[in-house]
Amino acid sequence: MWWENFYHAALNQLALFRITDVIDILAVSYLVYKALKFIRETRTMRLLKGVVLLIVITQLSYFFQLNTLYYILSNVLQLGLIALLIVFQPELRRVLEHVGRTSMGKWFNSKGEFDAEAMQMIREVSKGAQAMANSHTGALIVIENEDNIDTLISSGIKVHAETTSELLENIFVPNTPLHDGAVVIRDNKVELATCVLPLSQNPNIRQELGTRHRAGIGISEESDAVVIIVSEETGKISIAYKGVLDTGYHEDSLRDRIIELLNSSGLTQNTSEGKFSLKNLTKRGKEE
Ligand SMILES: Nc1ncnc2c1ncn2[C@@H]1O[C@H](COP(=O)(O)OP(=O)(O)OP(=O)(O)O)[C@@H](O)[C@H]1O
Repeated sequence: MWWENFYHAALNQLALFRITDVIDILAVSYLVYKALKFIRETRTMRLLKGVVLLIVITQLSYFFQLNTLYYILSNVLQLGLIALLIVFQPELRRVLEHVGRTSMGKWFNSKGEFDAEAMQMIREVSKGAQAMANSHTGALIVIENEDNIDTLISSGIKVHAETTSELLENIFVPNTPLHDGAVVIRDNKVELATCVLPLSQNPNIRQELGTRHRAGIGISEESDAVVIIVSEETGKISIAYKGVLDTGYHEDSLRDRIIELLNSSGLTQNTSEGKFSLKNLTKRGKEE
């Protein structure tokens, strides 16, 4: 009977199975998962489709013996591989930085608790954003997360000051020297102002959104920064994170959402020890 043969063959294979095979399978699964996640979260997706198409056409040209086409395409593929490494250097660096990261993440102290200074910074940002929304003052605030964004921004003026709602409101007063561009918050400080950010090239962004929102979405596509945008026109507060724009926040909901995003970015690299519920975090913040 065929199934008996199958059964014996399966048993024989199982007998050969070693613990190292399990480790091997788990390691490959993890790498495939990480690669797929990387492709989904970065601008690699569109490019990957192009590369797959190129490979298919190259193989077809080989199969049908279209020699000149095959010669050109196979050479393009070889050169393309080197070009890809250069074009995706920032993303690859990001991945390697993530691989080497073992700590709880920058938002947590040595006891694994969400940092009190970070909580204070988030409160000030939320308060400032609400005040600017009320007065229809346009603002763009980038909270640098685990990824260093130096290579993504240009022409920033160093501020390096305590983050307070008053300072943020002052920076974004129209027609003052620092109001144009984005503020970058690094290590809980207002580190830079007037930064120029990369504009998103996503064709699906709503037409009515201008360059402030596109710049906010742009930097969030290329890093894990949490970006707060206050619209001068509508007075609405939005958050851009990982290329997605969410609108309609108010001071409290903004604060909760920023905490949630920074908390979750820490958790992606950490054990469950670092897990705090949003409710607890917000409560802790109020009590401090
Ligand atoms: N690449 C960029 N990086 C940082 N800030 C930028 C960039 N491009 C534009 N901005 C900021 O956005 C402002 C222009 O905003 P614009 O009105 O075009 O955008 P918007 O998304 O419609 O915003 P709003 O709703 O506030 O009008 C500029 O004055 C500048 O401060």
